[in-house]
Amino acid sequence: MVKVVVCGAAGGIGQPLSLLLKQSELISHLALYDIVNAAGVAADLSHINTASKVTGHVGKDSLAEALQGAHTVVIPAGVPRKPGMTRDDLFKVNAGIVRDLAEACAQYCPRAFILVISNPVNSTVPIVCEVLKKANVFDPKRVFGVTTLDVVRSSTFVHQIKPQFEPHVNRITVIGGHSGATIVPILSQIKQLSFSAEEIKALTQRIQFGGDEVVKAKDGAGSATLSMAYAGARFTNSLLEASVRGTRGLIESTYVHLAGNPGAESNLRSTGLEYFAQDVELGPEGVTNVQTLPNLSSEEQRLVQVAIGELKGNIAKGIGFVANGAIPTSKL
Ligand SMILES: NC(=O)C1=CN([C@@H]2O[C@H](COP(=O)(O)OP(=O)(O)OC[C@H]3O[C@@H](n4cnc5c(N)ncnc54)[C@H](O)[C@@H]3O)[C@@H](O)[C@H]2O)C=CC1
Ligand SMILES: O=C([O-])CC(=O)C(=O)O
Repeated sequence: MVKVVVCGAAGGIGQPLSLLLKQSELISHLALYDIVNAAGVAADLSHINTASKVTGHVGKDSLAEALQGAHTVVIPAGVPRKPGMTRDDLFKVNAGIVRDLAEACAQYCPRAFILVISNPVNSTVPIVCEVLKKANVFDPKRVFGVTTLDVVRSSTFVHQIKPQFEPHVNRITVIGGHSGATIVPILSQIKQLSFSAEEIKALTQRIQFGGDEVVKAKDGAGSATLSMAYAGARFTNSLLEASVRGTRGLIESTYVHLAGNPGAESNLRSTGLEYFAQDVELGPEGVTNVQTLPNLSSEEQRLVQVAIGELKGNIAKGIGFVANGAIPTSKL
C-alpha cells in the first residue's frame, strides 16, 4: 500500500485520472497537487468509499508536503494543444513546469517512480532525467514517458476495421515517441489477421495523428483527457501491480532512457538514441527489461528511421533546456 501523487490533479486529465486511481486497492494515500482547485477535487474524491486517503495540496508551498513519501508521481501538469498547434509548440510553457516538478521530486521523493504525461513527452522525459542526473538521484529504471494512449488507440482503431480483433485483450506494441511521425505502431505483429497495404497505411496514419482528431473535435477546448486518464491509470496500475504486488511478466510500451536500463543495449545500438519508446517489462524496481525490438516490416523500418530523425531534435531540445535553462530563440 503506497502513496501516489498526481501533479496537475485539477486538470482535464488530472481529475478523471485521480478518480480512476481512487479505485486502486494498492494505493493507501492519493495526494493531489495543483496550482489551483486541488483541495476541491480532493474533498470530492475523498467521499468515495474505497480505503485510500485523499489529500489536496494547492500551490508551490504545499508541493513538498504532497511529494514526501511518494512511491509514484504522475505528472499531467501543463497546457494542452489547441487546433493548429503541434505538441512541440507546448514546450515553451510546459518545459519549465516539468523541470520545476522534477526538481521538487529530486529533493522530496528521489526514489519515486515518475510517470510523465505532460507534452511534448519526447522532450519532457529528457528534462526530468537531466534534472535528476544533476541532483545525483537519477535511476533510469524509474522514469517513464506515458505513451499508453497510443497503444490504447491502436487496439481500438484496429478493432474498428477488423471487429474480430478484441481491443481489450490484444495489445499492440507502439515504438518511437509520442508525437505524429515518431509514433510507430507495429501492426505487422498482428499475425491472426490480414491487412491490405492501404489498410496498414490508413491505420498507421490514424494512430500517429489520433491526438489531432480529439484536438479538432474539442475545437479549442483542449486535447484528449478522458481516454488519456484511462491510459494513464492503466500504466500506473501496471507499474503498481509489478512493483507493489510483485506480479511478473507485465509489459507496457513506454518511452524511457535507454542507457543504464536492463536489456536496452540492442535498442541503444539500433536507434542511436538516448530515449526511445518500446515494450518494457515492469518489476519491483521499475524497468526490469527493455525488450528487443520486434521484427519489423520494411515499411515499419522506414517509419522508424523517420521517427529517429525527429526524436533526435526533440531529445536534444529537452537536454539543452536543462543544461542552459533556455528555450531555443526560434521557438519563442
Ligand atoms: N502523454 C499523452 O499521451 C498525453 C499528454 N497530454 C498532455 O497532458 C497535459 C495536461 O493536459 P490537460 O489535463 O488536458 O490540461 P489542463 O489544462 O486541463 O490541466 C492541466 C493542469 O495542470 C495544472 N498546472 C499548471 N501548471 C502547474 C504546475 N506548475 N504544477 C502543477 N500543476 C500545474 C493546471 O492548473 C491544470 O489544472 C498537456 O501537456 C497535454 O498535452 C494530453 C493527452 C495525452
Ligand atoms: O494530441 C495531444 O496534444 C494530446 C496527446 O498527446 C494525445 O492525445 O495523444
